[in-house]
Amino acid sequence: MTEMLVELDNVSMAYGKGDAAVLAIEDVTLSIRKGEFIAVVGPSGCGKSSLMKLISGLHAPLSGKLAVEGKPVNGPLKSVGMAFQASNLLPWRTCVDNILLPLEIVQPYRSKISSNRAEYKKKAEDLLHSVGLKGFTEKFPWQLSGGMQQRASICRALIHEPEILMLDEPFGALDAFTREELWCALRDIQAQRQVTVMLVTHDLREAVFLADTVYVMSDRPGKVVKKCNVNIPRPRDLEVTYTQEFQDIVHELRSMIGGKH
Ligand SMILES: Nc1ncnc2c1ncn2[C@@H]1O[C@H](COP(=O)(O)OP(=O)(O)OP(=O)(O)O)[C@@H](O)[C@H]1O
Repeated sequence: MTEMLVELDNVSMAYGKGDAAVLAIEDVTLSIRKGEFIAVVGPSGCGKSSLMKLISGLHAPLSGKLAVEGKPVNGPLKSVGMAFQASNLLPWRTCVDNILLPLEIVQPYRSKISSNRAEYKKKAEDLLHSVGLKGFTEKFPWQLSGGMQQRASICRALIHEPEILMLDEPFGALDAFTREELWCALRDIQAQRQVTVMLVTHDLREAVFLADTVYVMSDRPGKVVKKCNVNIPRPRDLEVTYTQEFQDIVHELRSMIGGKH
């Protein structure tokens, strides 16, 4: 039987209370398999980031059931790693010391960081090497390009071996060529580590290239209006983006989002 990592059953979520409440998500039902790569797309303000906050336990549901690893979510989960559009690397720390940051915060690593620092540093360096940053481990963020900073930020999100990697527009600020390079880096990381990924993006090509399943959300309050299984075989190379099959899926998703405007 397929193991479900995340299960949302008719979940709604609001910001604020009473008359001032803003309903961000309404009656969302979806599940994410262990090792699945899902992408969430939809118009601006439809609740994509809110869905991420819900699943990571940063915001409680208004109604419905939400479980991760079979347990109800009652607060921030440490089995989640997150990366955003801005890399948010600390400028006074080297690349490797930025990657080590979560281990200084998350247990059980935090209690062992002083005695295990050398081992943890090696792990951080290995991660950086795996995303093509060999030779940059001791550089400061301002000595790296934007794409390199995003690679490092994904490493930081993975260092504590989370079950779920949550990525909110991680490549949104990058140029098209760098973005496609990072798609491949992320594809490889996910294939090697079999981590479950939830990617929020405005880029439909990015969603279709990377994901097993793409969810389209409606305007606020966000509902899932379409679940699209991307059955393009893996491993996927960038050439796949020029195929009719790929373009048909992108067009179908575009029509779901663009149709209302
Ligand atoms: N802290 C907040 N307080 C009140 N309303 C909020 C808050 N955060 C988000 N919202 C509202 O909830 C809705 C969903 O926001 P969310 O950031 O999840 O959308 P999004 O799909 O990620 O948007 P974008 O694509 O523009 O990043 C928006 O209409 C937004 O105005």
